[in-house]
Amino acid sequence: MSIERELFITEVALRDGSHAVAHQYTTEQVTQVAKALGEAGVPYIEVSHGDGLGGSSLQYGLSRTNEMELIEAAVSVCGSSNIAVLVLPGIGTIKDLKEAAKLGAKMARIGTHVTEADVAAQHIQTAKELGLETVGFLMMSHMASVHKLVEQAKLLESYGADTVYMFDSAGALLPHEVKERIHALRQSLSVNIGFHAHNNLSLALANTLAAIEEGATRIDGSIRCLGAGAGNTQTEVLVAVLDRMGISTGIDLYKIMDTAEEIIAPILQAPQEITRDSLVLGYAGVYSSFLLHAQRAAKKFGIDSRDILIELGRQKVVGGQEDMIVDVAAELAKNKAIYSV
Ligand SMILES: C[C@H](O)CC(=O)C(=O)O
Ligand SMILES: [Mn+2]
Repeated sequence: MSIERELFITEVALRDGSHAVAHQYTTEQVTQVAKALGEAGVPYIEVSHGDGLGGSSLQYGLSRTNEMELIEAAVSVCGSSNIAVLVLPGIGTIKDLKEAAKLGAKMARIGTHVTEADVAAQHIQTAKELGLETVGFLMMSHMASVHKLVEQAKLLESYGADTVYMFDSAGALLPHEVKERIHALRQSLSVNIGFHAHNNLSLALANTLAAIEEGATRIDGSIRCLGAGAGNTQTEVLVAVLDRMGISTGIDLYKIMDTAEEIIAPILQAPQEITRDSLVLGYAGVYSSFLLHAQRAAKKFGIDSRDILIELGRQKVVGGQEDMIVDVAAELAKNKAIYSV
């Protein structure tokens, strides 16, 4: 029986949430979550290292469990849901993509920094050849003008992406900025438009509704806000709000609420709150996945993690430059030592 959906939600807790649990998911956890999400009727469930396939490394954080094992486990229990994988060209390879497809992944989500769409061409084309539904996405979208964003999105469309997403990776955009950007994308592209928010400024839901109002029909959510920084648009809340708005997602509200409460809450190392550090991510426009790296560096060098994040924002450091976090912390600690003499 096919389910009526006007809007398609991709649940990202098993990928974006990997950042929040320092990539420590076990096969048992992924199996339990993917099964429950499948039973709730979530159409797409993303499973990968937080930084995508191939992300397990000293630079990005070592995974506890091989992600292919997690993907295989999720595929085996997700029922009629589709497993999606995330790939950042330069980290994830074509070989990784092929392996995930072989294990039963049905969607590839291929992303680049907002000004670098051209590096996604080969990955998008391969995903299409593998018969995968293909999403192209642009990260850190607050860092580019509307004109630049549209130019880059058109490239993703020209490579064959079925859907183009705008990612507010830092949770830095305000609702009117989301509106303007999604409106421009809708005017300029023929493919589906998607939006991925972070809740660092407590605006994920407001921004998501602004995006939907302007024509986005693909939305990312993380159940119980289990995503990087303060998490993403909270899936179960989004489902409830859309239901009140008369927009069908095909997701069972009670089942998704139960999954959040009974399965996800016990996995969380701490409740997903807007802490002073996650607030600074949004305020300073810093990549949400830098949070734990910056907190570790702050501890190591005996400085305030907010100072590191503010400096990273000032220097416009982007995904892939995680090594800069320690450099910035060391420099701040050195200056602190000099000025305190
Ligand atoms: C690899 C990143 O964590 C992708 C993402 O979720 C974002 O940019 O936000
Ligand atoms: Mn994210």
